[in-house]
Amino acid sequence: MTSKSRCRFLAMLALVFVVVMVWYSISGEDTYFDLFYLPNSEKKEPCFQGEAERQASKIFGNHSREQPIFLQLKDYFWEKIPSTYELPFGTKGSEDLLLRVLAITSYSIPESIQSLRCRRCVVVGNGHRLRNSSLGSIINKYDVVIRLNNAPVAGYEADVGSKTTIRLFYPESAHFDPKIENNPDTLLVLVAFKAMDFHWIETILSDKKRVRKGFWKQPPLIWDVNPKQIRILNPFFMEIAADKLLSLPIQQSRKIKQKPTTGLLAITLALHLCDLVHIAGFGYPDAYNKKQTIHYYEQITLKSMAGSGHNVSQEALAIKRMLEMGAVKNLTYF
Ligand SMILES: CC(=O)N[C@H]1[C@H]([C@H](O)[C@H](O)CO)O[C@](OP(=O)(O)OC[C@H]2O[C@@H](n3ccc(N)nc3=O)[C@H](O)[C@@H]2O)(C(=O)O)C[C@@H]1O
Ligand SMILES: CC(=O)N[C@@H]1[C@@H](O)[C@H](O[C@@H]2O[C@H](CO)[C@H](O)[C@H](O)[C@H]2O)[C@@H](CO)O[C@H]1O
Repeated sequence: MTSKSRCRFLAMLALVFVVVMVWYSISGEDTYFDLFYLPNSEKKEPCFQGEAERQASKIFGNHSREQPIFLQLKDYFWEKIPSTYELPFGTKGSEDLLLRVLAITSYSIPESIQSLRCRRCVVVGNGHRLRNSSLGSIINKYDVVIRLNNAPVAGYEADVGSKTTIRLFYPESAHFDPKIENNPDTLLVLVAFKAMDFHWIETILSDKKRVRKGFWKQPPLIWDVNPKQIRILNPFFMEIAADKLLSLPIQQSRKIKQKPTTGLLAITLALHLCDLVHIAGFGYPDAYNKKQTIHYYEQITLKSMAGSGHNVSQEALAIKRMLEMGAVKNLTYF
């Protein structure tokens, strides 16, 4: 090869490299780092920008992306957008309490999530099938790990990982020692079911007089958290999970109080926050399986859920549908 043709060959090679890099960045495909820099064991799932959004619009309609993930003070203070439904599907009637809560908490999506070109998320359900799964190191590799209620990580790291980016909770499901089971920067996202849930968070954060009445299980009375970590989930996600995934009536009579589980709500949220959504630890035993424990961390059975207002077989169908259409992928079996 003459030096001139060698130069031409090298220039061509450089051009091809640049074109490939530009293509990856334009297409939103986030794997070129993996292809070029990361050793095999570190490889992440390919992530396609906007993929979850495309899937979510098929399930929830085109406009659900316009909704803020967390409630913001300005929407209740300046603009006062009226809500159609009461809790847990809307904020109608709870505006005054909410104003006080939003004044002492925050609504931003942290820069660490905001700055990601492609958000890989995993929603970790509390199901028994995580036990002995050895999924811990795989779960820790996702950009965003969403956990639920008081599900522990301490002592279960090998199966469920140790990273918690977001934790959904309500007063009765809040872990009494949030520092042990979360990271210092974990977002603690309140899912409100009743006005008392707003009142509880206000009394905790502003150290006001605690109220015992109105909870079905005793919530923490002292809760060592930074108000900057707290967010209030937009009840819109509860509404669309109930309506679009479970076809539940939104305006319910006082007697029937059906609602999605926190896990199904978290999948709905992830489809709006993320680009890729994987799930793990979802799935209940069959109804006849009366002795099978349901959690990876404690021995309780389906019986404990009687009266909870959840239809687990209907939810299983909804999750199956999302798996079949490729909206989510499951790391455990279903
Ligand atoms: C007694 C009772 O009310 N139990 C409810 C508990 C309880 O309040 C909390 O654990 C706090 O103690 O919370 C729930 O749920 P729980 O905290 O059990 O589980 C969180 C979510 O994981 C998914 N899951 C769980 C177990 C299992 N075998 N398969 C699953 O798919 C579900 O999506 C579930 O939502 C809840 O908030 O939804 C629903 C449960 O009904
Ligand atoms: C009116 C009332 O407080 N009902 C309680 C339900 O909300 C509660 O269900 C529980 O309510 C939670 C919200 O507070 C979550 O939705 C959870 O998934 C669900 O299991 C059950 C628990 O056994 O007790 C009733 O008295």
